Amino acid sequence: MIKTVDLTKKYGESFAIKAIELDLAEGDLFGFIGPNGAGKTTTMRIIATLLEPSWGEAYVCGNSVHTKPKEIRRLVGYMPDFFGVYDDMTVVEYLQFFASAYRINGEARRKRVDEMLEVVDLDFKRDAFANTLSRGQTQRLGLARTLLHDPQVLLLDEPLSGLDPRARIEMRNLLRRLGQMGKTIIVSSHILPELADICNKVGIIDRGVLNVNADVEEVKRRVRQHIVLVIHPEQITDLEKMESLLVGHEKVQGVERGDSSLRVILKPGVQQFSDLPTMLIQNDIALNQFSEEELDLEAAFMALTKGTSQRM
Ligand SMILES: Nc1ncnc2c1ncn2[C@@H]1O[C@H](COP(=O)(O)OP(=O)(O)OP(=O)(O)O)[C@@H](O)[C@H]1O
Repeated sequence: MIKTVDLTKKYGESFAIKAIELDLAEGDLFGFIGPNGAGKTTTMRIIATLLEPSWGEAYVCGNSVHTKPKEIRRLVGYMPDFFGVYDDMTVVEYLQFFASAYRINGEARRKRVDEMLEVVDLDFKRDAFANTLSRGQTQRLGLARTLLHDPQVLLLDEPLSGLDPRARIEMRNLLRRLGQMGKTIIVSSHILPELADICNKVGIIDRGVLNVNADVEEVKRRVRQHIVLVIHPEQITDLEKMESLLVGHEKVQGVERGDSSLRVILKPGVQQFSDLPTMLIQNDIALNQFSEEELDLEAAFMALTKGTSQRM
């Protein structure tokens, strides 16, 4: 559905994106994660044929951005991170206006606009002026506009940014539904955890380079294989004794020593570990803290995919 090969954009001497390789199939929901200026918008604008690459290729359904831009525009719906709505138009008029631009007219237009209002759950605001909508509602209106010509591919630039928690949940559910409808979606964000549980693939881009390009389930499965414990003894002098008790234990794969604690990586599949604190206490070690390390999804993605030639 979407494929990029060595996709690169340079401004003067600096690279906005460098050799980006994506390969997304029908129904893929790809979370495109990176900080400000990382290159997400540049990549999406090139795929949407709104910007030319310096070199490299991007294909949508086999059509190259170089030779088949018109075909691609028919297949792609692009929602920029910020878009204006017209002050003097109601929600319905706004969508009708853009439907006309796609040459959807008459009864078909009325039907299509109603369907889209239904999909993004904005029917109750159909006669409100577009500029009176909340940020979340405005984003949903933008999405409805993007969906009007029934594109197979959606490129959504930061659709969750600026939303309050409830609007965020609604937008995430909407993205999930669109994925289930078989659309291929690229959705960008600064924050990995907010996308990781709705996407099936994740890419992490930084300074134009795609450092991670991974299958979410695969990463989560591999992360979940190892429980990591953090153990703080009351006496720092006990660290060495603790370490020697834990190294070589049948449930322990490895032990890392910190200044005042141990990080204990359990063997794959080990889920029960209540015997470990018991064993330490029986060996006269008083514990301040014994807890399971919180999963830092971002770090996990980075760690697990490092050195795996980008792909998992
Ligand atoms: N027209 C331009 N001229 C020069 N540099 C540009 C231009 N457009 C983008 N850049 C640079 O390219 C890099 C990538 O920008 P891009 O907008 O793709 O990042 P982004 O990941 O979408 O960030 P954000 O989340 O802030 O939108 C940035 O360093 C940016 O300054």
